[in-house]
Amino acid sequence: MNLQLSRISALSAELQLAGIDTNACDLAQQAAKEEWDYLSFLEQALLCEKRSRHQRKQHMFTRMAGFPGNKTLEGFDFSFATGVPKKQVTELASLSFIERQENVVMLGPSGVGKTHIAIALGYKAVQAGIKTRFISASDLILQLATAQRQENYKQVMQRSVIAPRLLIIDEIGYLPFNAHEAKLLFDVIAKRYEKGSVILTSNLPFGQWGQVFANDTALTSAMLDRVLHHSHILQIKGDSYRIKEKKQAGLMDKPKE
Ligand SMILES: Nc1ncnc2c1ncn2[C@@H]1O[C@H](COP(=O)(O)OP(=O)(O)OP(=O)(O)O)[C@@H](O)[C@H]1O
Repeated sequence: MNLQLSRISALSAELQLAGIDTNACDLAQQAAKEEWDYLSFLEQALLCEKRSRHQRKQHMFTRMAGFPGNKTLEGFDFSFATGVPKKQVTELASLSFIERQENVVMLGPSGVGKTHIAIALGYKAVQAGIKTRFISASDLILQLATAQRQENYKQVMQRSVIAPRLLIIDEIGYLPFNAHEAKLLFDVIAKRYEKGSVILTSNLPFGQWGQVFANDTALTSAMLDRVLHHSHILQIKGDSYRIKEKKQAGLMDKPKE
């Protein structure tokens, strides 16, 4: 590396301009080739830094979001999932519901793509530079209960529940909560109410949510009241995609003629 480049590198490190550091040589070559004037060079260098910061932010937010897999809307087969309201999903993909602090609730049987769509929306959000957190309902409750025992509830609540602009809580309904756990989830919903969007997925219709929350009717309706005020409900019908894949792989019995 020549001396000037090492000085640029040192200055970039000091001023936290990693994008300029990485691209200095390419930018200089392009500038010479295309005969940029000085101001154009400066503008391109700053744009390069801006792009590189945005990419770093996207990577960091994707890592921090805790998505359990890499799912996108482009990878979602709407022709199989005829029970998915495509228009509603496409509208949600514009992410304006996050700007308006609205919630999304996806209801439907197992394997119809609720989690897939939730991750895909979350992924779009992180690409747009929106801090997002994905967590299953049971992991969230476990995390908060542990934080209470370790006396750092406030910090965990702030970091995991309040800080993300989009919070995705997956799989409400598979595991029932006791009265204390139900209160913890209520606290999450109450803290986010009208402050930040939540996406919830569940295999149970709202009428059966009471069973999940220790049959506490008052708490369940207070929670639903907050969730459903300013919300988009996606009622998803259809067959499980997992079973379709198994059928295709010949792992399921064909129905007898
Ligand atoms: N229409 C689809 N196109 C492509 N992949 C799909 C589709 N629907 C579901 N899948 C895939 O099938 C698997 C199960 O889907 P997913 O986990 O989203 O279902 P779910 O409705 O959340 O089910 P559960 O309630 O059991 O968690 C995932 O790997 C998902 O990517």
